[in-house]
Amino acid sequence: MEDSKYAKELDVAVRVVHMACSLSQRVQEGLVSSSSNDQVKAKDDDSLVTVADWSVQATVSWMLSESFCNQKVSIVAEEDVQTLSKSDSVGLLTAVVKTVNECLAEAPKYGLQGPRNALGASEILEAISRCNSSGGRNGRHWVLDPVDGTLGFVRGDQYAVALALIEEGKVVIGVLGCPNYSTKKEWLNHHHQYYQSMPKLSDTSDKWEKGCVMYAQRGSGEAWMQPLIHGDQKFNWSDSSQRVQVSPIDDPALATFCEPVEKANSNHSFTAGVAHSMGLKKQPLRVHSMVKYAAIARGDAEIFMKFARSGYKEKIWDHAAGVIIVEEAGGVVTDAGGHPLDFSRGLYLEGLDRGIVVCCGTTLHEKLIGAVYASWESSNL
Ligand SMILES: Nc1ncnc2c1ncn2[C@@H]1O[C@H](COP(=O)(O)OS(=O)(=O)O)[C@@H](OP(=O)(O)O)[C@H]1O
Ligand SMILES: [Mg+2]
Ligand SMILES: [Mg+2]
Ligand SMILES: [Mg+2]
Repeated sequence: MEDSKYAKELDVAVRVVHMACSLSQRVQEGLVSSSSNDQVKAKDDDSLVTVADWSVQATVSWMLSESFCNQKVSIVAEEDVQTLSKSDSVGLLTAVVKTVNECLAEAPKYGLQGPRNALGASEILEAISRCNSSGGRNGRHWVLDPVDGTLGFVRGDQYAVALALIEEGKVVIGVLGCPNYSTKKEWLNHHHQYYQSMPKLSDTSDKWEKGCVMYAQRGSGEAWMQPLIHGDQKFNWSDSSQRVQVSPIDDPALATFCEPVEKANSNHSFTAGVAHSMGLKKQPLRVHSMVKYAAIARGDAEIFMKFARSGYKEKIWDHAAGVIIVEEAGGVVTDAGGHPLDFSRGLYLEGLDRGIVVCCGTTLHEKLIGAVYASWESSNL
């Protein structure tokens, strides 16, 4: 990895996301193979949270604090300890403590140093609740979505671990772990339930590449992908980074667009109208999580649209890592008015005009913005 202003930050972020991917893969395997759902809870807003969400948040928080202990580490992240601290959550907390310690014990494999002794429940709760920064335009803030696409995660489907660094309101580093998105393109098409039909990692000794970690630094003009490591393999920078770039396609008839799986998260009928109006011919690829950004950055799809219901405020952790990776891979990310997303205003993408549009290039982007403009008046959004 080349020397740069953020060399250490990127180094730690990539290693820690690899660790988090390994942790979440283990939890997902357990979830999918067991019939009980005692590792999954509903939050007050009815969205799901699992042992993996808290465990990844605790692990990343602890590792960042240890690695940058000379600085005050500010972390904005999705989860808090509210549900985990309830009296009926003792079993959950026990599972989180075990999962985090198993993961931290593997830190040396990733070239990082774990704790000398296993962490106790109170240290783990502290690591989770420390991620309570509200970001903003001044200084440095890490931004973490420990499990993005929790619904995909519990369904045994696609999800992502997303870590970004914001400095003075701009995203400067993005790292996206996609444990079920192979470095080989064809796996994206096997979404929904494909996970169960795959061989277990332990069944295969060859380098079967099931997932990837992608990363980019602001202004480098480069985005990179690495396979996850398995078994006794050790993380090694020089082993395996592969450069990724967006698709060269600029003809709407040949373009694939992706969008959230759930209608509740994005208006499928509006995007179908936009797609028709700009001449997209293919069926939408519905994929959970920021894997959609990964697909654009890798050239596996050309367009991603998300139009949430009016009043919903997009959170920075759902986009920061994906946006920088797509941009450095050559793509364009804006709101529906063509403006860049603003990561400087706290937890939310304040001022977002209607929805988010991501394209592999400016030709498709201009057509898409035009189609949104034309379709908006006739929609009920
Ligand atoms: N009502 C509503 N509208 C829009 N967006 C919402 C909404 N509720 C939640 N979220 C956020 O969507 C994140 C999941 O996005 P996905 O693209 O994975 O959605 S989907 O599961 O494919 O439908 C999801 O991220 P995670 O909570 O990390 O899974 C949420 O932050
Ligand atoms: Mg999310
Ligand atoms: Mg999440
Ligand atoms: Mg969530």
